[in-house]
This record gives sequence, structure tokens and C-alpha cells, in this order.
Amino acid sequence: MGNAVAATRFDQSVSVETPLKPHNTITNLHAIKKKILFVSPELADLIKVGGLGDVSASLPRAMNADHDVRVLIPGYRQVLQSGHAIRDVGSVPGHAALPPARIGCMTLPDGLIVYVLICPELFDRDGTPYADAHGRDWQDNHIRFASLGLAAAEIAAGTACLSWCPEVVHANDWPAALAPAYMSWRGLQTPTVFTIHNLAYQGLCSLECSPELGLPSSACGHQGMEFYGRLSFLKAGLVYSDHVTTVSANYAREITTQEFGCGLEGMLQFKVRLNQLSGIPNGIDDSWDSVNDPHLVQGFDVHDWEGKRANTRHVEQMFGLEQSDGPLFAVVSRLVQQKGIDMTLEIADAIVAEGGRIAIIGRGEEHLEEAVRELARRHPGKVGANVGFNEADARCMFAGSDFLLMPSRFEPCGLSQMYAQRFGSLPIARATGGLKDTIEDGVNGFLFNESSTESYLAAVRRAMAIHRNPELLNAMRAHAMAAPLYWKQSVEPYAALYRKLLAAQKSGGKLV
Ligand SMILES: Nc1ncnc2c1ncn2[C@@H]1O[C@H](COP(=O)(O)OP(=O)(O)O[C@H]2O[C@H](CO)[C@@H](O)[C@H](O)[C@H]2O)[C@@H](O)[C@H]1O
Repeated sequence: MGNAVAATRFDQSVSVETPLKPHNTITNLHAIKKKILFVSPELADLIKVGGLGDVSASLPRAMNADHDVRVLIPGYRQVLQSGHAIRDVGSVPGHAALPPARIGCMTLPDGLIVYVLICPELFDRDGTPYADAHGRDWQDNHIRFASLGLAAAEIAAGTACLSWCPEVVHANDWPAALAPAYMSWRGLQTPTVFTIHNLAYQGLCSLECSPELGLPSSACGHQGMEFYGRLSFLKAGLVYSDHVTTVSANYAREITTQEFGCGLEGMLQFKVRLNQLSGIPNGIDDSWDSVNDPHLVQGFDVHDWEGKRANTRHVEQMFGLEQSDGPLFAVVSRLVQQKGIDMTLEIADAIVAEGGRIAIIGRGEEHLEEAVRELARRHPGKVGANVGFNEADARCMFAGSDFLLMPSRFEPCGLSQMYAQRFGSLPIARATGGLKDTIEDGVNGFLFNESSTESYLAAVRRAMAIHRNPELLNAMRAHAMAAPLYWKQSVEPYAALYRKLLAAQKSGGKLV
């Protein structure tokens, strides 16, 4: 089988960072870092649409103390033009309508190794990873992201000519979901993990795309990736991986229900019965340091709020807001239905009438972008909107605001609320998904239960009442800034999962 060949060829291979020395003993061999291929459509260093980009940049780095994690991403124009040298290290043959591609290797300044799938006809374009400049999904997304999955499978099979072969493949969200699928169809034994960062994006295409993707006939049935008469990349990730994770314990429960399961709840309940679904929370990296973050106009900590005020003044200037003693609310979000932006628009008049100001940054669905601009036009000096995204501005907003508005309809984990907490801005959020796991109501933020403007506004009013009491406000800020949200707590659960899957593989019990 392909994997046996791979094992013969690569078990003795030399890792770039951890060369084997001739005197290595068996004990040393055991201590060798496990090789993990982390497959993702985004990597914040190079290209980011949302939280997946952040996680892909920080989780592999956090794991690298004890593992050899390398990231595989598509060679989008932004990646090719990032200024980092790319060495040509391998190739992927064509398959059905998927064109042949090259594999490049990029070493980021801190040593993170990134494999880049180079196929200009698929990836060297303007726009985002998923859509053109007008926000229209690329028509050939099924081909583009099947190529990403296929490349991961070729690397795992040892047929991509790399001098490195992963022991575990960890695929993220639907764009990477065909990695475990192509691996399974080729009979590879390498364990696979599939992480759901957002079940709502499923990567659906017509069943007629099957020949283009070179799928086996079994893939097109109910037991495969067929989903209500179409092909679902996300379902392929669920069906063909050895273990599925999602990014918080609460969301792992929620997605087994009809309300949050997006039609896949039955399949996910089945995974629970097999003990193949778990929630491992996201973390944030230690660049989120309110004292030393170079993006802030002034650092601060719980003993010195002066720096926080300086950031508030900066945000007011950025957004043309009037200075006032009233609370400053921030929205730092993709402008999409999931995030409940429409609900914030509905309660904005009340917030302004009661003395609040709102600063909004983000981009997304066109009608929400326009609605946000219109809100700012209606409330000059009280509401400011920047339709776009910029990491430095986002960080200043977390630091300068009093509250972060995050009324998400659902939220697999959420990072923005953790960033805000770290910078002393209290999140006001719906008690759903990871928001419920990371926010303690009245302690380090505010939660509301119903996805309704009444329930939301009631939480906003509770926050405004706290704002009128500086002692309580500062106590809550201090709690929020002390919340233990670093990746350290997530690394061990992932490491334990990799160990479990490798042990099962070794004993011949690969769980497909
Ligand atoms: N328009 C924009 N362009 C670029 N960046 C923007 C942006 N708007 C916001 N951001 C940034 O993207 C990140 C947002 O991450 P979140 O995790 O809060 O949500 P997202 O829905 O993107 O992620 C999904 O994946 C993550 C990772 O698992 C889960 O935490 C989350 O619940 C799930 O919905 C933050 O770094 C934020 O500053």
C-alpha cells in the first residue's frame, strides 16, 4: 500500500530542524518530534479572512516545542508576493480535472515551515482566498480546494518528492477537507484529524463535479460526501477523517443539535457515539500583551489605566468620534449574518441616545457594509465605520474601547472576545458556542441568552450601568485581562489526540 512505501522511504528521513545524529539511540528515536502536516486555506502571516488565519498561524507555533508542525496552504497571489523566499521542493501530478502543481517551501522568520501549493492557474489571482474582488465565490473553488486536499494526500503518501513525510495530517475547515478523503481513497494509514472552525461553510458543489474531482463512485453516495443531492466537502472531512474536533466544548455539543447542526447533526451524533468528536478550545498567542504590543499608542496594565485612555483618544480620532465620558463600544468583525451585525444596527440608535459611541471595523456582505456606512452617516461624531480591515487598527480598538459588541447567532469559539478581554475591553455577547465557554457573565464580560434585540439591549444596559461605576468597571477589566486564554491550554489536548491516533494506527486499529 502507498503508505507502506512511504514509511520505508521516509522513516529515516531527516527533518530540516531536527537532524538525526549518527549516534542516535532508540531512546532518542522515541524523543523525535512527531511530524504533523497542518492543512489550511489561511495563515495570518500571509493571508487572513478571519479567525482561521489566526489559528493557523498560532496553533502550529504553539505545538512546535514538542512537534514538527508544518503548514500547507495554497499559493495565492498574496503568498507568492509576500517577499519570503520560496524553494521548489516537490510536485503533485494532475488528477482528473485537477491540474499538476508544484510544492514550494517557505521558512518564515521565526522558523515556521510553510509548504505552498503553487498552481498559478488556480491561485495567482486578485481577491480573497474564496472570492473575487466583488465578493463572488470563485466558480472553480471545488477544483482549487480539491487540489489542496490532493496535495496533502500526495505529501502524506510520500509521492510529492519531499524529504519529509507527516505522521499525522490535520485538515482545517471545508477547503482542506478533501485531504483525509483522498488519503482514505488511496488506502493511506496516516491518521487524520479534521477541525471544524465553522460548520456553516460547507463547500457544496454539484454531484456532476464528481468526475472533475476524480472521486470514486462510493464518494457520491449517502455514506460518502453526498449531502442532499450535492457534494459536500465538509461532510467528506467528517466521513473520512479519524477524528473530528471543533474549537470549543460548547460548540461541540451544539453541533449535534438541529439548531446548530446545519443538517449534519445526525452524522455528528454518530461521531460522538464512536468517541470521534471533541471540542478543543482556541487560544490566543502572547503577542496579545497590553503592556508591550507595538501596535498600541500606549501600553497599559491593571495598575495603570492611563495608557488605555490614550488608546481611547486614538480610536476617537481614527473614527472622527466626539470625545466624551460615555462608553465606547467596538465592533471588530467580519460583517456577516453569523455575527449578528444587523442586531447591532437595530440597537445602535438606543446606544447613541443613552450616551454611547460606536466604532466599527470590518468587511463582508455588501448590504451590511452599506448599512454600517449609513449608520455612521446618520450619527456623525457618535458612530464611526471603517469598512475594511487592518490588524493595527483592530488592536487599538480592542485596547481603546470599553466594550466589544459580539451578538453572534452562533460562534464556534470566537477569538475577538478573547482579544478584547486581554486588552481590558469587556465583551457583550450571546451565550452561544465558545462565547459561553470564555465569558463569565458579570465577571469578565456580559452574556445574553436570546438572539433578540431586547435581550441584547438589556445586556448592553447592564454594561452601561457598570461603566458609570469606575471601581466595578476596573475590577471587571482586571478579571478579563487575567483570563487564562493562551494556546498552552489547547496544546496538550491536541498532542494527546495525535498520540491516541498514532497508537491506534500502530496497533492496526485505524478508526475509519
Ligand atoms: N473583515 C475582516 N478581515 C480580516 N480579519 C478580520 C475581519 N474582521 C475581523 N477580523 C479578524 O478575524 C478574527 C476574528 O476571529 P473570530 O474567531 O472571532 O471569528 P471568525 O468568524 O472569523 O472565525 C471562525 O474561526 C475561528 C477560529 O477557529 C473561530 O474562533 C470562530 O468562532 C469562527 O467563526 C480576529 O482576528 C479579527 O480581528
